[in-house]
Amino acid sequence: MTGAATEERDERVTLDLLTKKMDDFARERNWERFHSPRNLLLALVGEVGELSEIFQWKGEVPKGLPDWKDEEKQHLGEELSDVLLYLVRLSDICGVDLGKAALRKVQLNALKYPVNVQNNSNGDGGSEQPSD
Ligand SMILES: Nc1ccn([C@H]2C[C@H](O)[C@@H](COP(=O)(O)OP(=O)(O)OP(=O)(O)O)O2)c(=O)n1
Repeated sequence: MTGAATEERDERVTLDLLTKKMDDFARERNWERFHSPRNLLLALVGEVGELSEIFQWKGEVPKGLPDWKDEEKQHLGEELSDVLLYLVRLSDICGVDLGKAALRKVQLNALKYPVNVQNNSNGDGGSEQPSD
């Protein structure tokens, strides 16, 4: 393993780190002009499509994906990462602090769906969630 690879493994992954990596990636290639809000949104949606293709036609799959091959899980990790990276980049380019916004949204969600009232329903007035 190279020194750089060892450093990467030991680095704590944060949204700030990913934001910086994406900024470096674009700047080093002079691709900043392509990373406009609209382009990034379309790229993000495209990657969500690629992520969906992995699950397409499989029917429901058990949590943890116990029957999936290592290559399939690795591919899943790549597509999940593409979605995350474009989301992080889109937020940065739009001047939104995604970490702060997400924490605030979690708090808003908790206020909207109080624990006792919503215990057994999916929160949209629909039917009960199936138990695991
Ligand atoms: N203009 C670009 C092009 C790529 N990327 C980065 C962000 C994504 O993580 C990844 C996307 O690369 P590809 O468009 O090559 O998509 P895939 O990796 O999914 O390849 P493919 O579509 O061939 O499966 O590269 C980027 O930041 N800006």
